[in-house]
Amino acid sequence: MIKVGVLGAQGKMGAQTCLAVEAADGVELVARLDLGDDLDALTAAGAQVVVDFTRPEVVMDNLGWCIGHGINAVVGTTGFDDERLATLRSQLEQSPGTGVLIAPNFSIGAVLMMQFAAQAAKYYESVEIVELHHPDKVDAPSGTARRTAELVAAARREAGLGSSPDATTTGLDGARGADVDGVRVHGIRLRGLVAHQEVLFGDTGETLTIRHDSMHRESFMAGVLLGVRRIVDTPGLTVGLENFLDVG
Ligand SMILES: NC(=O)C1=CN([C@@H]2O[C@H](COP(=O)(O)OP(=O)(O)OC[C@H]3O[C@@H](n4cnc5c(N)ncnc54)[C@H](OP(=O)(O)O)[C@@H]3O)[C@@H](O)[C@H]2O)C=CC1
Ligand SMILES: O=C(O)C1=N[C@H](C(=O)O)C[C@H](O)C1
Repeated sequence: MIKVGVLGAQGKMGAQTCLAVEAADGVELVARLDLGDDLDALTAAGAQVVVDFTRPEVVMDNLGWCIGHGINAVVGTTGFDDERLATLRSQLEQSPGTGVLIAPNFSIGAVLMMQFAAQAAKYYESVEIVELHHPDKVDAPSGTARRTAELVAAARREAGLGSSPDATTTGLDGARGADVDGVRVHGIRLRGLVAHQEVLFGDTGETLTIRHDSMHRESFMAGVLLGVRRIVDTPGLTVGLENFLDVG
């Protein structure tokens, strides 16, 4: 039985995670913590894995604490850049045997969407990403969109392609979205949505659209549970759930 603690347990994803862990075989929910709770409750409860769905501004402190106490972590919280990943790698070197999974998206379909987009990238002159989320989301663009843009940009670089063509010379700030690694990312926030993304490719006479929709937060739970079960045997830093699937 893997003992699991949840950070951000009263949040939208944390609450869903608590339900999923309670209902799953081979895992046991031993701690639910939220803002202001003492992390020592994790060691007191014997947590072997912490699932973090908190906020980009607090997640690094949470992970520093977990790694320092030899507790594995499965992280859905967004906000990871190369600098943060480098910090985690060096912290993990001091705690051999401890594992951290950073997953920009736990939904299997979203992982496939990212993989398919990376595969398609080298064949198209133009690419743009549209991410669509509920209006209570704290960050923009989404972690998934950032990761998709990075994967697409890497594939384009490898194929010798530059940025998408864009002849805009005048306009309003923001009208062309954010530039992530040379890929334009557009964010929509709309009541009624959960988490959705389109990756649009274009070339002469054709377009290809790869779209994924999470209609409910349950869509992330199979991935979270997979992460919990695998991270106990996967020391060091793992970025992306695809590493625990056979689609990477
Ligand atoms: N990887 C993935 O598949 C997914 C990732 N996410 C990401 O997960 C994160 C959380 O999303 P969501 O659940 O919607 O957000 P919520 O705002 O609903 O939940 C965040 C929770 O974390 C709590 N919290 C804040 N600071 C701390 C702290 N220091 N320690 C413990 N808990 C804390 C908040 O408490 P309070 O409200 O009191 O501040 C709140 O209960 C976001 O970064 C989001 O992008 C979301 C969906 C899927
Ligand atoms: O905040 C959310 O809701 C989501 N956050 C993640 C992200 O930023 O990519 C994953 C998913 O899109 C839902």
